Amino acid sequence: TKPGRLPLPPGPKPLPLVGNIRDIPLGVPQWELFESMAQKYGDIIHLNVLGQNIIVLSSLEAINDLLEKRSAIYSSRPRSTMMHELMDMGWSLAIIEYGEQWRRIRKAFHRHFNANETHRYYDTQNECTQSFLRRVLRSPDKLFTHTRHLFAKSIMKVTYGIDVSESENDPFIYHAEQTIAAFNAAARPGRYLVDLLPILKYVPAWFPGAQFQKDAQYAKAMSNRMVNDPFQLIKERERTGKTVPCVVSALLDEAPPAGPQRAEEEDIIRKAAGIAYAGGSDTTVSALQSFFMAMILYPSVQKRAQAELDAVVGPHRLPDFADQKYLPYIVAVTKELLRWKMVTPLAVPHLTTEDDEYRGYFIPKGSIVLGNSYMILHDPVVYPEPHEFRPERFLTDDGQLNPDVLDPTIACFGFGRRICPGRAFAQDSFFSVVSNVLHTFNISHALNEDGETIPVLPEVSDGLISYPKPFSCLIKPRSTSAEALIRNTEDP
Ligand code: HEM
Repeated sequence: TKPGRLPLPPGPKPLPLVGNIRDIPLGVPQWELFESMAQKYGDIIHLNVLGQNIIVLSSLEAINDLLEKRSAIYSSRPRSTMMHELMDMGWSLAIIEYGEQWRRIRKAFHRHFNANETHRYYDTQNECTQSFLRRVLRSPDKLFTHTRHLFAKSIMKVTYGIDVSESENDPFIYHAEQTIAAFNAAARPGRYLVDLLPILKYVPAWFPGAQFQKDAQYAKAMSNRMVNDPFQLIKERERTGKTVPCVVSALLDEAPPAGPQRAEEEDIIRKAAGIAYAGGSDTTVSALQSFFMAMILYPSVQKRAQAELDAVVGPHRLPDFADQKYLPYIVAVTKELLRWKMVTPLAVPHLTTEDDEYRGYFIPKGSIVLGNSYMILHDPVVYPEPHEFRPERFLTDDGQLNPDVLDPTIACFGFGRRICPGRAFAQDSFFSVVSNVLHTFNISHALNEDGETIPVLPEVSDGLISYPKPFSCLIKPRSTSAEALIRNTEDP
């Protein structure tokens, strides 16, 4: 059969012109809408939004068959006029279209962030976690600011060998954070009309109503500084013979020594390094916020985790990566963290680059393909009472990690050739922070002026990256000796 004659996968009936726009209203988490659609239409659904074909996959089988096995044609990204053209962020590994540039940037990134390499960053991760503990001790009311700073510090050190200042006004952090904010605004569906009507990009910035052009110019300036400034600093260090070990220096050492190939490779390295901060920041922050939320809502989990730390690590030192294999419950907490309130419930959209046929359905070239990670990791058959935070689900009766339980990494970091290349680094960070925080602090409900507990609802925001909705949290050292352990980490 010719693919064109096959039916599209099932789905809600589209309206003329606008298609299914009314079936996916803004403000309702899309993964929940897609879950109810999957219950009605099956694990492969088709929607049409303003002419754009969207395919939603809701089973591991369909995801494996298409995003993994046919990844050669399921690995591009949708194009956004705002991000790719006006903001000039098309270089970014996360949104660049599938092809030679993507392959080269990804390879450079992967070479230093794959699971066999990330142990080299253990010391930096430890130092950054300890600096985080000190900051939380000093100003517990700024817990979430410190959480953001924690990732910024470790990724800048690992990638560029740069020690960012303690101040929130550090210029490297500032440019990266401004870029991320602009990127997030542009990623919100419907935020910029220019993405629906690309012709608008020719409207000049001074034209009344053309705020998007001003936003784009600002974002472009910020993202250029984010990707160029730290890279130039490394080049300067190379010239003056003052190199500091870091991912960028290592990549520059591996590059051809001179000539046009050198220039080309330097460009690839600049881009690969530039995405590390942007790819990891919001995601790590969201997961750590969920961690604090879970610890407030599930005090018995916190107690059991602390009991394990007391038994294995003891009161005289802080936990370290070497303890990991003796801390199955802590590891289970980090797994549950990636499953419970998901950071990227629909992963990141893929785009097909050829017409395809699957189970008798036609999947047109240029379709956006979403894998519903949320649904897979909230399947009550695999994870009973899926909305509860229950690390025990990953353990055997005698408290060891149970290899028979599906690991959340099967879906929480996306799929196929685009799977998150920062996932090993992210998991290391979570182990380090979760173990050290629980070893030294107690986390509980914040109290209002009358001493009453401020309730916390386990709610999250909609969006490509989902966050817990803002909540307050009380964090206090577990004991004077725990406090001393933190203070002792201070540089002499
Ligand atoms: C909780 C932590 C994290 C989660 C849940 C997460 C999730 C994801 C997901 C779902 C994707 C898209 C995969 C797909 O297209 O199927 C992705 C891509 C990416 N992630 Fe992560 N990520 C996390 C942390 C990090 C960190 C720490 C870094 C950097 C060190 C990073 C760097 C990237 C990059 C560069 C991409 C783009 C890859 C590409 O398009 O080829 N991520 N991540």
